[in-house]
Amino acid sequence: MEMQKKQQTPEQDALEHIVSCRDKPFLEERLIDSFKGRGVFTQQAIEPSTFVVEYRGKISRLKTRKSRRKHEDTLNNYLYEFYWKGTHWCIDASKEDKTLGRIVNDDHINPNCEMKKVEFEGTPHLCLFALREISLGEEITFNYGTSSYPWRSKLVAASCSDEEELGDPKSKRVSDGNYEPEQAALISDGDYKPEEAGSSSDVHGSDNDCDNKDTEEPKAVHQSRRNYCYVCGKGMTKISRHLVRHADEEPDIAKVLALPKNSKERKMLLNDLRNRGDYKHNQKVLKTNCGVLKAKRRTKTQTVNGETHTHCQHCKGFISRTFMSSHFSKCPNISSNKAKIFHESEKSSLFTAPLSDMQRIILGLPSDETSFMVKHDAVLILLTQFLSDKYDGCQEKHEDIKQMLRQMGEFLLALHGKSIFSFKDALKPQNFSKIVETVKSIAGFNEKKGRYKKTGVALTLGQTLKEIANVVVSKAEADADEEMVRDTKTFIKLCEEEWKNLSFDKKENLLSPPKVNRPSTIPFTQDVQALYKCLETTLTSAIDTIKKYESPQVYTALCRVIVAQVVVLNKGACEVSKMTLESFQKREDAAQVLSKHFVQINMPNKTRRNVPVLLTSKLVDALNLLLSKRMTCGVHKDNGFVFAKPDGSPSSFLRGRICIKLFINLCHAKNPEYLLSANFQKRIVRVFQILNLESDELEHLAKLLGRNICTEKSYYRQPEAAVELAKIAQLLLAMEEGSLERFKGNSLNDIEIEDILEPASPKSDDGAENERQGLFPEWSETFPKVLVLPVPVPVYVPVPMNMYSQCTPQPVGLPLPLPVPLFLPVTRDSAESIVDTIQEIKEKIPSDRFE
Ligand SMILES: C[S@@+](CC[C@H](N)C(=O)[O-])C[C@H]1O[C@@H](n2cnc3c(N)ncnc32)[C@H](O)[C@@H]1O
Repeated sequence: MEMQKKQQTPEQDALEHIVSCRDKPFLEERLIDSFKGRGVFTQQAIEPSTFVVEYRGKISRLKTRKSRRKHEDTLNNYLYEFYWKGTHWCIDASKEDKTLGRIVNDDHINPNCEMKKVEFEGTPHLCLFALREISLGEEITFNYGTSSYPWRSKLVAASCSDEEELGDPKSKRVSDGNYEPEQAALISDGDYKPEEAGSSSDVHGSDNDCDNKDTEEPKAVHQSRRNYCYVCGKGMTKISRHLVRHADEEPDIAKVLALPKNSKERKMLLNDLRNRGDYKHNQKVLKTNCGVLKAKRRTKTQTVNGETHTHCQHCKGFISRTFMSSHFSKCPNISSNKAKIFHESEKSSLFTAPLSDMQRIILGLPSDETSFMVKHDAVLILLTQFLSDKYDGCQEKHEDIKQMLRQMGEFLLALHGKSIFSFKDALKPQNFSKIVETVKSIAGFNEKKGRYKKTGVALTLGQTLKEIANVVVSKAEADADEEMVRDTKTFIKLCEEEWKNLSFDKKENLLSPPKVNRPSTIPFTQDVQALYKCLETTLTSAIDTIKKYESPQVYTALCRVIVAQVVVLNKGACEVSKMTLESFQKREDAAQVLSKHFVQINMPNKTRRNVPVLLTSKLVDALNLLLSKRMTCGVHKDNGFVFAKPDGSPSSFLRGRICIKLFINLCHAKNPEYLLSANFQKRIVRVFQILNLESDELEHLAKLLGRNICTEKSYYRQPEAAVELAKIAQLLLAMEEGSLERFKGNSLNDIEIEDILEPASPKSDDGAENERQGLFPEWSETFPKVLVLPVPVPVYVPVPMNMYSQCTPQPVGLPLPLPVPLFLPVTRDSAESIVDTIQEIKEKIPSDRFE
């Protein structure tokens, strides 16, 4: 039975799924028959009132009005028309997008779900909620409305015998389609009673309590009686009999079945297969927090959950933590001494060591499937130990270590598909080809072109694998395990060979420019506008939502959009993400208010220098709202980061580059990959700064540029303004790079916009650098300067004291009449040339421009 997460209402659950755009993992699409088509089925029982699935699609507001009497919600041909707050809306789900809500079928007699509207970010979302308990294997249905749908008239014709084909008595109801028997069999939930009844199991494992009643344990105990099939995922009371069905498709099963009945080997291998299925099932339950866990040993009293139990990394059985040590001594899969070095290290590090940095890192990982992989892999534990020793007492490194561990946890999860379940196995030379295949799939290797889409990811993975192998070699050397030393050293050599080729690919990429069509400047600028609009609307609605619902999900949605907004206004996503409460609160004390619209915050970076972060006043308000909801939404009281996650951890924070990536993918940009590229980030920052200027400020900027351009702020959000926006951004960039000379004597009209964006710099072309440093690379060789261009000159350049003598003219405070609030964080080299070029611009602007 699906359990609601603690304290989470069905509506909050719906919001969480709306935000993440995901369907519940236990729902699946199945073909029913040629008449009804596909439908959605649950692989797990669902409690009444639970949120089940969202009907997603393209939403639009319709202008047509119907009489009040006809204000009825109806679904026709994937178009769901409905009324919300007095307005007529339509969700068009005709696009095949793999989401499940759109293929839920109609049942007007005994539907198990009802459609409700959930408001998120100012728009209605259609969500199905369970009307009653929905049994495992049942089809999800709801009432489409009162129209005379053609299939409803066929009801009477449906025969009862068709019903029997459905297999699951709980899902039986009046059939509403012309079922074809062999297709109808596809939707059987798999508990094939005739075959199971009265049969005895091949395996008499301690946990395999056969029970013909086929019922789950009482709720209080929360443990499953069934074993789960690793092939189809079904829960069965007699798994060994069930596996016979898959013998043709699964060589592992065929191999076991060929062994003599009751032989020791057969029992052991069957036990492995059973554990494999239970492990897969448990991972799903732990990930989704829905469903019942299957423990290796059932107890009448003990509750089974992720805290009381853990998987043995050797046999994959779900074992009580209390009995883990004694399990190790008899686990059939721990046979050699080689395995024991890991098991010893696991025992000592996980169960007996005093609270150390290493344990703090491990305990600080969020509780999800990825972290689960990390926590239960002996090699990753060893790596954590190594890294925490290496950075002894250096708390700032903890987040980086956690990130690396999670990347490796995800890698391990991906390896499961290749039957590798631990790093111990992953580092075996015979598995090296599987490692390379997995890296290729994660980093998007294009076989035809023979190159990676994400070279940086491939390089990072290769580098980390090598580091892990080195740690293992040291440990094995200390333990005098020669075989392990030899194997792992071979693995390192293979890595070097493989990744040497990768750097060669990288060079090839740089030498031969990519043949793909490159975007012209205008579409790129339009994409930036699209991103701007997306962030603006999301921020507004996230603010509205958090005022209504205070939940960790809604808090995260608001936090995510704020951090993304701050990142696009500034360079250096990594720095921005780590903004502290202290630096945010000090913004006024430090007299950093630079204009009525922008606020500067000084944040110390790695070298303890202050890095300016610009915020609009709207963002400051949003941040204040966010901060006021920290406690109620689950942020740890000691978490000092402004963008703290509501996960109860004192040191977690949302990462700017991940958040911005999300919005880039959401904003319907034509070329999202270019927005993601480090090569264009300067342009993004400039365009965003322009878009955030108020009309009067834009006017000053226009004057400065010698052109009476349209200065309505909203104008720049329109696609037509893309040309001007691109030109202004280009001028500002040229100014910053000291190459403004080439525009001398030209008005804005005369400036030619390059059709093609500048070629990528070698550093960022293939994204390798970008990937390693984050989406927006660190602002490494910059120093904290903010240049305010006043109209007219002179120039105000606040720089650290020791730099004053290098600036001409020296800072003189804000001059009259008004500063143009355009803040150009500049590099050391370009500071002086900017000052010169401003002088040139000034000479170019006719004096009558200044009223
Ligand atoms: C939103 S779609 C549902 C998914 C659809 N079954 C599919 O395979 O894509 C609606 C269509 O499904 C079919 N349908 C829905 N409920 C049905 C039912 N109870 N019996 C027969 N067909 C049904 C009708 O063809 C209807 O136009």
